[in-house]
Amino acid sequence: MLERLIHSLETSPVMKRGEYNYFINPITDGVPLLEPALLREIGCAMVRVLDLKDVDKIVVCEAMGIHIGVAFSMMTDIPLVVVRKRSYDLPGEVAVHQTTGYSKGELYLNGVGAGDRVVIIDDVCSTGGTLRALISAIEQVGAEIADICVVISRGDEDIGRPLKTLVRIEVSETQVRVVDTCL
Ligand SMILES: O=P(O)(O)OC[C@H]1O[C@H](OP(=O)(O)OP(=O)(O)O)[C@H](O)[C@@H]1O
Ligand SMILES: Nc1nc2[nH]cnc2c(=O)[nH]1
Repeated sequence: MLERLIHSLETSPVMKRGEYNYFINPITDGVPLLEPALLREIGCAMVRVLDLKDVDKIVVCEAMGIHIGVAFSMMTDIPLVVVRKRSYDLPGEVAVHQTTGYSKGELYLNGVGAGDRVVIIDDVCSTGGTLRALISAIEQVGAEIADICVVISRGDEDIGRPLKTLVRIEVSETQVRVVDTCL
């Protein structure tokens, strides 16, 4: 059931960001164009694989978690929290450091508190730096993480918790290869 995603990945261009082989895809970049059918395919797959029992909130990270989170929130009727890259200085805001294969920065979590039960979803896991930062922020506020799912994994990083992945890929200097799918 992931035919559209597999096709879009296997036709993705790859560019260099420093030494990092960065693939460009509608789900992970929003360019050149995100087809509604691809977004629906991913939303349906996530509904099938995620454990949503008693989940209060969906947590995603700015920017490329947002469209996936919006689709998923509208399909499940579970509210959405967006972890932002700028501070709002609201009471209870938690700041954590994010490192990826090509960038560093701060992430700011608002809207999740002790006793909440959340799922984390994101577009891609590569070094795992973003997911580790999100997990740390959620643990700091005392919320429970029910499940974590990314659309694409391109590494084999340990994030300290079970991670569900719709498709696993390998990225060379010139192309993306899908090596496994969850459905
Ligand atoms: O596993 P990692 O090495 O952490 O990489 C994964 C993260 O990289 C991208 O975010 P990025 O910070 O580039 O920002 P964007 O979503 O704003 O493009 C992507 O959306 C993931 O959140
Ligand atoms: N689009 C895109 N996002 C990423 N986030 C982490 N790695 C990548 C990548 O190679 N491509």
